[in-house]
Amino acid sequence: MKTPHPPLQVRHATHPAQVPGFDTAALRGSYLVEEPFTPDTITAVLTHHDRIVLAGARPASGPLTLGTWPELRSEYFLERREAGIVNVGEPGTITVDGTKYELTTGSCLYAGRGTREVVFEGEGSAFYLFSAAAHTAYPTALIQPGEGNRLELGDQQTANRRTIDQYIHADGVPSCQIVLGVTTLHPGSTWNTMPAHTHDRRTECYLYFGLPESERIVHLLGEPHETRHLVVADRQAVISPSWSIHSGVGTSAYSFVWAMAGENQAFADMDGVAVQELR
Ligand SMILES: O=C(O)C(=O)C[C@H](O)C(=O)CO
Ligand SMILES: [Zn+2]
Repeated sequence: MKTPHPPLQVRHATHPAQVPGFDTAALRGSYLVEEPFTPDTITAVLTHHDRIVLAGARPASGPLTLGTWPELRSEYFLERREAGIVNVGEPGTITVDGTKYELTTGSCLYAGRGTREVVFEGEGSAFYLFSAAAHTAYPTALIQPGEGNRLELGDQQTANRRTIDQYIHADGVPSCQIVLGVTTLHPGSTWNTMPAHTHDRRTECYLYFGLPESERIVHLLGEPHETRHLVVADRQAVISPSWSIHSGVGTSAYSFVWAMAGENQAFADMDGVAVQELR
């Protein structure tokens, strides 16, 4: 390891039949990443659902270099992986193999397989990294809010008016597995991804941000006929296995990074669930 980051937290894959027996602590321990950001270090969680790694880098008092972890058996983190990185803090920079990129809040950098050095800088910045295994190298790409494919969804009448920016996807920044973007709720809207859906071909993770410190999001997970909830604070992440819905309602508006990896990259490949079918 090049930089002494804390140990990798390993989360084993779970079966949907386990969910009804989970109490609050077990649900949170399995699916919630409570502290992805710690000043002056890089924390990382490996879920065995599609071998995704979620990491947070907060270079509060100086540059932070991405290291690797012994469990990955790699010389450097992106030796056999790719990553989508979104700045959920104040503007900052990422230097990728000697080239510096400026990331405003909500912008995204793709770093492909074979990228050796990734350095994070910016006192108030907070970089969220979503990584998956990669079979080939795609070029580094920077994408700013509004530059990707933009979808306007929902309605103020149902409190779910939101803007979806698709960054890394089949018709945007190319990748091996990752599909990633940012959704922003309009003021007064609080529901995301309702009606809910699953996609048995991909695991999806959400990192909520832009939520006031005093507010919370009630995030729904589990199979559609057996749902549970997590109460989530700003800058916390949720892992949703392929069999799980992933939808939430906030006590205020917010944004979130949604990111997926798995069998395909078809954003529209969703198995929708009508509101009346949820249990
Ligand atoms: O607000 C939404 O709806 C979303 O952002 C949905 C996610 O993009 C998603 O679940 C993609 O599969
Ligand atoms: Zn989804």
